Amino acid sequence: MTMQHFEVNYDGLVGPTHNYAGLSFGNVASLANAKSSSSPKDAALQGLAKMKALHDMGMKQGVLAPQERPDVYALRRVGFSGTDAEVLYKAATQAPAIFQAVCSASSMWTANAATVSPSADTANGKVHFTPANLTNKFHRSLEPETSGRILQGMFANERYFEHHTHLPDNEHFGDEGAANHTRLCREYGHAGVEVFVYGRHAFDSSKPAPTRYPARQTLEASEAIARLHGLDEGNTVYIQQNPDVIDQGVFHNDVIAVGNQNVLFYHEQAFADTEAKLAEIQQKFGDSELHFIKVGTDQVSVQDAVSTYLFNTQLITPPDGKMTIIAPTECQENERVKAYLDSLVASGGPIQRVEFFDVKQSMRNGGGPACLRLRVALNDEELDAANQHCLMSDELFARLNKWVNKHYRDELAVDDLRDPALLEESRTALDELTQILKIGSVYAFQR
Ligand SMILES: NCCC[C@H](NC(=O)CCC(=O)O)C(=O)O
Repeated sequence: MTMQHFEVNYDGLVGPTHNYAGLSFGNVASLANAKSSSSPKDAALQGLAKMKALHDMGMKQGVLAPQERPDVYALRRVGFSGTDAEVLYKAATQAPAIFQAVCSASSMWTANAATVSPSADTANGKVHFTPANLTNKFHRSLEPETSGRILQGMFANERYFEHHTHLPDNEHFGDEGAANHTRLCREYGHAGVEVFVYGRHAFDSSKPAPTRYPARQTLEASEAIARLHGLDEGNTVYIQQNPDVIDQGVFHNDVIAVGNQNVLFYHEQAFADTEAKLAEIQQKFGDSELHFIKVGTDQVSVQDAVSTYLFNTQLITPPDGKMTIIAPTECQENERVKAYLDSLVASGGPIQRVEFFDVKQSMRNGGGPACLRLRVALNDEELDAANQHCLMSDELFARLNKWVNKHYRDELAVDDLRDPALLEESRTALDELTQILKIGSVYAFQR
């Protein structure tokens, strides 16, 4: 039998403390929606609906568990003590900003959970995972250890999967995972070109860098990931993100470019040194057909790209072979972006279909469809070796909907986060979830 290959999209399940705290300087939506009340239940159900729709399109779809929040362990590390309820109360009253950070449900954006290299690209022929350290934002820097444990619970077979520790916890090695990484290939099972996009050089201050907003990913971090994963230089390309677009709110490359198979869909202002870098990609890709779909500023402005997340779309290839864009409804509501997408589909190019999804609860924090998923390309043996309980099915969909409806609140205001009952509710929910997904005791409260 010939080997089959798939791209599995693992979407983050939104956690029970989903809220808007304005934590991400440089992420326009996060700041704009600070302090609004949120609906954890709607957010989780919107996410599940997208997962189910992709599953129904014939895609392999997975679920990635959220993290335990509020993170009382982080609060204890910075000196708050007593019972859990006392820790929450003291932190919320004495250090409200720190308190809000440890409540964020930001692990829902699993594009930032890790960087993954498929076995066809790596020296030892295993699938490699490195959790992102997310050092640029305190609330996100709390994620990597648990992300690593969850990934190990999902990909537990050492014959096929290799897990690395996240990079050193320092801005010099700031790493945001797959949001700054895309892979171009002919077929998912063929060796591909892994493209790493970085925001700045950590050890060379003479190089250009943004001046207004932070560059979260460094070149040195990207190079470290490529070394850990055993990637070949001949199949790896590093591109600097255009510092000007970071300063306009493009805090991750996946806000301005997305790739799938032999298509790179990008905004003309996305990269520095674009022509030379695209030529390098083409040269490393080899002779077969590669499509660079460039969107000009006259077609869609950077501002429209940031507000609609035209590029934070999922570009997927369902079994019918028609490459499809999974876009947020914000793209449909913006006349210029909608017109662009209509013309793109009509152009007869490789992208043949657009589907719109309502992920507004996530969009208000600056996370679109692409942020919500971690792509893992697997062959059928590897897929069989992965945890089957984390794969979407009609049964799992029904079960998770029931689980959300049972445990999640309809509405959450920032002031509700200090309620000790919320911590208990979250732990009860997550404990049940680890049994549904059979990922083991990944949470600190279970250990
Ligand atoms: N890939 C999308 C990530 C979005 C995420 N937003 C946040 O964390 C906002 C949370 C808040 O403001 O409450 C971030 O910026 O890393």
